Amino acid sequence: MSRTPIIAGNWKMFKTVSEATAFFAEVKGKAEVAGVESVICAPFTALPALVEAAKGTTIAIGAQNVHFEDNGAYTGEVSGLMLKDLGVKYVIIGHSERRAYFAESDEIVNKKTVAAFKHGLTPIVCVGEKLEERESGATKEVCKVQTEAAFQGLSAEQAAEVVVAYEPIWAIGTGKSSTSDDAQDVIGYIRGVIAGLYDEAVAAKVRIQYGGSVKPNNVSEYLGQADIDGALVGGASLEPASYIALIEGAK
Ligand SMILES: O=C[C@H](O)COP(=O)(O)O
Repeated sequence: MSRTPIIAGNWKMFKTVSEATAFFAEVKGKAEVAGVESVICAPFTALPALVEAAKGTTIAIGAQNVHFEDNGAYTGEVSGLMLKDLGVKYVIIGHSERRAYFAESDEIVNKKTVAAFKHGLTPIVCVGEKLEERESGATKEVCKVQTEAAFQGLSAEQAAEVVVAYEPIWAIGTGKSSTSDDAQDVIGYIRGVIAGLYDEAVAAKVRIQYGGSVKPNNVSEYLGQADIDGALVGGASLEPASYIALIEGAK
């Protein structure tokens, strides 16, 4: 089963609209590599300009969050209906920063995942353990619980479309990356969890990324592992040359 590698930059809370459009002008063409899917997940404010700039290119634009309702009295929130209307394709759901700083529970992650599909958005669902969970040997159990919760209520067709990002929290922005063998071990396990929820055929279609201090110099090592289909990249996705190198490294 061949899965198209997917490299997604998660800009987090970085870049004004003008910085985002300048970035895009630099990567256009160069970050479009046959056989690799390139995604940029930007702050809400930069999405309209990026969607416009990305027209006619193969670079997909994603958001970093979505509310699970379509409309309502939810001050400060943005719905899947609104993102779809903008022309956004992907949305990151359940990033560890949102789980930690914005109290996003497994239940909320699931509601957001269901809402993404309702509006034709592809969710990039993040799972991963904290340092103390790793040290106590709970990594796989934590990933199992988070994965099973996120997929609840999804049809087999929807499940096959989900992109999962395994991000050990202790490796995010720290320069301490998981070894590729270790990431493979956990990601292979997550694929098994999905097979348990559906079947082997569905699990074989799901793309699972590694995230956590991925850089141009280590991306190919991760992608060389059997079950790792891409990367969700924070810091190294912010500079055009580095972003292009990540895409090149995923070939
Ligand atoms: O979403 C991306 C991850 O949080 C990884 O961030 P990082 O590449 O800066 O470690």
